[in-house]
Amino acid sequence: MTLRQIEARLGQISINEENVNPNPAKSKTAIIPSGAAAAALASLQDKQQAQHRQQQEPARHPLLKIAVHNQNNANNQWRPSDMPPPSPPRKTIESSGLESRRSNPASSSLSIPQPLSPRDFHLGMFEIGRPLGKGKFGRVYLAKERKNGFVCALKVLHKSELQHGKVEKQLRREIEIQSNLRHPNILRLFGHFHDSKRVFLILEFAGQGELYKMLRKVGKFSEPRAAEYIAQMAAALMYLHKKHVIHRDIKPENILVGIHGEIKISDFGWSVHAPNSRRTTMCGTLDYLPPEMLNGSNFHNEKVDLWSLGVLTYEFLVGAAPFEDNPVETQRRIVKADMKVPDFVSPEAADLIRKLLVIKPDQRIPLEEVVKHPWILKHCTGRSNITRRTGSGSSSSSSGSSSK
Ligand SMILES: Nc1ncnc2c1ncn2[C@@H]1O[C@H](COP(=O)(O)OP(=O)(O)OP(=O)(O)O)[C@@H](O)[C@H]1O
Repeated sequence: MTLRQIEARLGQISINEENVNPNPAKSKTAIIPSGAAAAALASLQDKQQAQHRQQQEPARHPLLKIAVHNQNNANNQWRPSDMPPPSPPRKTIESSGLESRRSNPASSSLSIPQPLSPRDFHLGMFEIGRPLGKGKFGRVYLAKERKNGFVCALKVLHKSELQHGKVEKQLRREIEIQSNLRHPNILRLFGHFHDSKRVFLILEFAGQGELYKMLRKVGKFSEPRAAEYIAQMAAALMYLHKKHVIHRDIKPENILVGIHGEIKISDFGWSVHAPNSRRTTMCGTLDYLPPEMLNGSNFHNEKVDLWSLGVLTYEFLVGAAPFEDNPVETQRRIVKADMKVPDFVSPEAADLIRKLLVIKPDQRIPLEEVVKHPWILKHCTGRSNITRRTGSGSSSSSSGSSSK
C-alpha cells in the first residue's frame, strides 16, 4: 500500500462515537450524523491543519502526519499531557473488572518500566474514528487522543463476551505481557481501561493493516520481501525470548503492518511468560503447531516459535502452509516434519526452512543464526535493516519493505 492509499484510508475517518461511548450525555462531543463526518473531522482538526500550514509541508492528511510521527518517535513513549509520570510497578492487573490475580512472579523479570494505570485513562480522552476491524470478542477503532492528537487503535471488548468465551485470564495475560514490550516489530499496548461493560485496549495503530490480507492478495511474497519480514520476525522473537516470553501463536493472521511497511507482531493471547522455560498448555493453530505440542510429550519451550517461523517462511514463499491438509493428516505430517519445499523456492530459502522445521526443538537453527543466514544476508543489506533486525537503538524503523 502506498502512502497515498494510506492517506485515502485515513481520510475516510468518520465519527463513530455512538458505537463506543458508554455515556453520550456526559460526552463533550455530540453524536454526529455520518454524512457530516468529513466536516466534523475538519473542524476537530483545525488546529493541526494550522500547524500544518505553518510548517509549509506538502499537503497531507493531518492524521497521517501524526501516525507517521508516532511511528518515527523513538520508543513511541506516549502519555497524555496532563497525566502523572508512570506509576511504580504493579503486581496485578486489579482494576480491569475481571477476576483478580494475586501475584505474578514471572513479571518481576521484566525490567522495563511498568505501564500506566487504567485509572489514567477514560473514553472521553479519545476521539473515535472509523472501525479498523472486528475480532471474535470486539471491535477495533481508529482513535485520536484529544489533547495531544496521538493516533492509536482502540480495541473494545465486551466483558460479557469475554466471560462467556472464558478468555478473561487469557486477556489478562495478554495485557500483562504486551504492555511490557518495547520493540519496533511488536505492536505496542499503551494501556487499558474499562467501564462497567467493556474493556478498552489502547494499541499502536498499524497503518497498513493485516499481513494476512496482503499475503492472500498477492498469493505469495517475493524472496526479498519475505526475507525482510522474516528478519524482522527473528529480531522481534529474539527480543521476546530474551524477556522469557514465548509467543506460541505466530502466523500471518497475528501480524500487522506499520505505516512504513514494517511488521508488528500482535495478538499475545496465547503468549506465556516462561521463567521455567517449559509449558504444558495446548494452544495455537493446527497448521503452525510444532511436533512437540502434538506428540504427547508434556512440555515445550521457546523453540516452538522457531518452528512457527519455519512455517511462516514457507507460507510467505509458497502461499500455503507446509502441512496444510485435513486435520488428521496435518497432525500426522507435522510430527514427521513431512513436507516438500517446491522447486521455485531458492536453495538458500529452502535451506533456512529445513533448518527451522526440525522435529527436535534443540536442533532448530537459533535466532542468532537465522539473522545471519545466507538467505537473509542476500536480501537484507543496509544499515536500517540491521538496526531493525537487532532491535538495537531506537525503535525507528523507517525503511519500508512493502514496496518490494
Ligand atoms: N493496532 C491495530 N492497527 C490497525 N488495525 C488493527 C489493529 N488491531 C486490530 N486491527 C484490525 O482489526 C481487526 C480485528 O482485530 P482483533 O485484534 O479484534 O481481532 P483478530 O486478532 O483479527 O481476531 P481474534 O479476535 O480472532 O483474535 C484486525 O483483523 C485488524 O484488521
